[in-house]
Amino acid sequence: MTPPTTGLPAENTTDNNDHLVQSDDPEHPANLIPSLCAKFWTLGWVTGTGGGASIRDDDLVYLAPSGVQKELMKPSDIYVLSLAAQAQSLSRRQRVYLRSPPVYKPSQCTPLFLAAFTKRNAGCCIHTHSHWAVLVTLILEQQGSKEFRINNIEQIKGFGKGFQKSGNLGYHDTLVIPVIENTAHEEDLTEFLEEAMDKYPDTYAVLVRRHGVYVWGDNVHKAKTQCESLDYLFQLAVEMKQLGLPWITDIEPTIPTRKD
Ligand SMILES: CSC[C@@H](O)[C@@H](O)C(=O)COP(=O)(O)O
Ligand SMILES: [Zn+2]
Repeated sequence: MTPPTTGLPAENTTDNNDHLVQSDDPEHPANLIPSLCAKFWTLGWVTGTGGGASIRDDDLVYLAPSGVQKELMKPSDIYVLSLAAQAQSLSRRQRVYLRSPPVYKPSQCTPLFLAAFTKRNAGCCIHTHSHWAVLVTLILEQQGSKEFRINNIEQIKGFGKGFQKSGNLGYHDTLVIPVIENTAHEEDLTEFLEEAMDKYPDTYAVLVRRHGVYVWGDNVHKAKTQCESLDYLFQLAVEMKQLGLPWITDIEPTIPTRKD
């Protein structure tokens, strides 16, 4: 089968840079994307080829192929793209891959992952099709709302305060996650994801109605733990809704008094 076009000049295409995805280090992005996706599959986050994850290491972005069982990927299936080369590309839709696997197309989520890397300097971006994320968008749709808001739940402390801010949200802070409408083609979500990032500069996630969620972080650890915290909160929110409990409460911060 003919390899997909790399977008590089002909003289550069002879070397497929396979060394970029070959490492004995389990923390190498080409090893980590398959191992993370295998874990995410057990959570129902990347089932039936949907969802995925991408990692940025400085200028290099590691990406999965499209339409593959994400839990069965191998390091040799991974694409590698240079952000600097991509920035110089004349067309935003034409991607410049340093390394391509021989038989696949790159993930349709690629431009959305790139938005997290270029607009937020993220080190990792995760896309899930979690039931809980989708259910939250359905509940919000009934309410005519384009924001998920929750406060006074301990797990909110699992989120950073925002882009270029240090520290995490507090128990009494309100976590706000914007919702964008789904589009027929994943790539077409990009402009709406970018708009949401501009409107909510401190968010680390964007929900996609009837589809799932994109979550990013400064590094793999932060993206993974924020995605886990969010999924926990989405599940909790759905169950709170079933019990008729509100997501926002006005519990005031209390200063504990010491009894000596
Ligand atoms: C079950 S198909 C889902 C895709 O259309 C898309 O939403 C997705 O999340 C994965 O796209 P992919 O191109 O396979 O990485
Ligand atoms: Zn998707």
